[in-house]
Amino acid sequence: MDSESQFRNNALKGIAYYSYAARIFAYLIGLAVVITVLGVSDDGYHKIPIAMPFLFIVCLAWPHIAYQWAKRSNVTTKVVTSSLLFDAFFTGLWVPLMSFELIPSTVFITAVMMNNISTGGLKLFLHGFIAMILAIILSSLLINPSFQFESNILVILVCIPMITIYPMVLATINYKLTRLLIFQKGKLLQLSRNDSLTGVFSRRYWEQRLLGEFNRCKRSGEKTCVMMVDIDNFKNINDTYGHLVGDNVLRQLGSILQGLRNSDIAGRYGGEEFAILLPNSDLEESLLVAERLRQKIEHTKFEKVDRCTISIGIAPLSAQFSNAYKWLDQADKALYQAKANGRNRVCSELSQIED
Ligand SMILES: Nc1nc2c(ncn2[C@@H]2O[C@H](COP(=O)(O)OP(=O)(O)OP(=O)(O)O)[C@@H](O)[C@H]2O)c(=O)[nH]1
Repeated sequence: MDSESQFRNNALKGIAYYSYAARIFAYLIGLAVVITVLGVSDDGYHKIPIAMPFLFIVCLAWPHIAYQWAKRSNVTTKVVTSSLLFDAFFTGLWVPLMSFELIPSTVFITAVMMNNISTGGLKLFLHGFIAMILAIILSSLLINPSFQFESNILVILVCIPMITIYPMVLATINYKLTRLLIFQKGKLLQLSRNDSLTGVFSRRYWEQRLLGEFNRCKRSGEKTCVMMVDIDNFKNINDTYGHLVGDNVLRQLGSILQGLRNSDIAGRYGGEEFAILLPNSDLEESLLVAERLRQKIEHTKFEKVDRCTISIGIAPLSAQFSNAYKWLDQADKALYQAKANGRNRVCSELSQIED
């Protein structure tokens, strides 16, 4: 599953989880309301004997079934929307059973529709509405209901928690979901921006920053440098100690690069190649930063690896570069020079700059 669908699935699982408590609450109050309506009517319970066990089974079991269904399913979207359609259908069944009493029927229908709109917008509202109308027709055909629009005061009292508490429960769920979505969005952004092994920026995101910094510094005239960093003889490390040890070296180097100045922008450019933008730094400062970095890596204890060194190529931004990639290419040439001169060194071949 890609990260976007995982993000979507997690959000839907969140909806299912938070809806669980709300559904239990709504069905228990709903059960109390229907029992009260039938209890205060003259022939309520006797008129439709099969309805009572069915009512109890649905109200007590359905919230748990809906939750387990969503929890175990891989197609959470379908399950969450289907469950809400079942809610609408069950609600439609109760309306004729309550002799179409206006207050409890309106309260039930509004609660279900509120839920449908907050989860699936107008589309789910319409589908839920159709499911409810079908259920009202079906239930009317089965029980041949009487019509009694007014309600006993007891029925109105039992409806009060549904009118007052249920909207608050829904608002709380929406609040929690909004927080969950904000958190997951942040995670998704981090996943798309950062290299999963080393923690520094991914090549794609780093290149966006390169273009941004190139344009910004060209406009403002700010001194900026870009450097390319490459681990020396990394193939040997992999061949001698194995890929996992190699990965560990990359991870450790990544965390060292993340520890540079806050304004520095480090990214993984390729396998064992990193690129760093040093805003607000002229060549002299950048050479110092690079030399400190080179020495730090040379003296760092990497797990199992006796010695690991890096080569660095630096290019300061200059008016000669017509685009960001020519600037980066200059740093790459300097890196090549550092490798050719014996590795474990910093190079900046200003004399070789050409556009
Ligand atoms: N462990 C590990 N190795 C990687 C990864 N990405 C690339 N490599 C390895 O990095 C090595 C790069 O080798 P080369 O391009 O020959 O470079 P080098 O051995 O560092 O030699 P110089 O750059 O010339 O000093 C290859 O063996 C790749 O398989 C990774 O994510 N993990």
